[in-house]
Amino acid sequence: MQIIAHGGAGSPPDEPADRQAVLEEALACGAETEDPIAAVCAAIRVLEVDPAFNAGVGGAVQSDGVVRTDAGLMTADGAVGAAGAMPGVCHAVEVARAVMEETPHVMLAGERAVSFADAVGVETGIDLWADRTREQWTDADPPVDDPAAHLRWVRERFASDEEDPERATAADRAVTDARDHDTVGAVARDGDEIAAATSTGGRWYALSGRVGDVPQVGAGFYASEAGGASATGAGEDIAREGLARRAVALLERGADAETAACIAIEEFDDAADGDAGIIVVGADGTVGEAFNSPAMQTAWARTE
Ligand SMILES: NC(=O)C[C@H](N)C(=O)O
Repeated sequence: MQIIAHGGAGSPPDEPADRQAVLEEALACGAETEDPIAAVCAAIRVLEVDPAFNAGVGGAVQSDGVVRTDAGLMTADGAVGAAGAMPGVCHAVEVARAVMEETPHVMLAGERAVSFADAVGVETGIDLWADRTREQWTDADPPVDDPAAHLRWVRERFASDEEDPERATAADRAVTDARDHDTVGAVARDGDEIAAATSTGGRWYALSGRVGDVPQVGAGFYASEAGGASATGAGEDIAREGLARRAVALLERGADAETAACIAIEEFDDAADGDAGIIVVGADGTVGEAFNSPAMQTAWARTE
């Protein structure tokens, strides 16, 4: 089996060695399992409990001060499940898996997704706040509890430097840079079986209830008989560009995984303002990664 995992596209992390060790541990857990679905879920579960990553515990906080998780999972035979906007759910990837395996649907969201998680035995009611999220939230000067105030606050934080040149200070840039980091994903292949999954707390400072690319099929994750891909970065841009589908379409046209990842990110970079990264595994056994952000940590393993 081959398995690759990422810890999000963004600026270089403060503790790269620690994060890399967790990614390697996640891979080791994935590699011990019996098939690609179990492998990507096992790897992602390790990352979801580690507060250094923006998934599960340590997820990004939305404008109402709530961490909501999203995830998606797809396999080579077209089976797919996703879940979004779930407060108190650490293992979002397991909810996505249950949607895929237990329901006739592709995606569940919000409080009913949380009830579903509970019904299928995924733990709910978890405190997803980590120390670092608490500090960052306090510094963010949260809005008062009024929809118009939330919208104003979010617009200010998502304004580009061109839209609002006054905001282009180092501190504001730090706020902007903190928005898109640390989502996690994994892709695994064993013979003809392929699975791709992504899990996140979303983007920092997003409007409460926002759902990004991660649980959208073809945006944050995709798989077909040709291979699988997991994306990370500016979710609105990734969704618009269908980034994961784009990479797998390149595999379908005969590209190896590295070429597919590089071309997909090149095309994304031409079309969008945001940063993104992608990991790709081809049915031919090739593995690739590419990103247009300053950094993206990955780990890769092959077992016989
Ligand atoms: N860090 C990330 O990759 C964020 C994720 N793509 C989202 O927009 O929800």
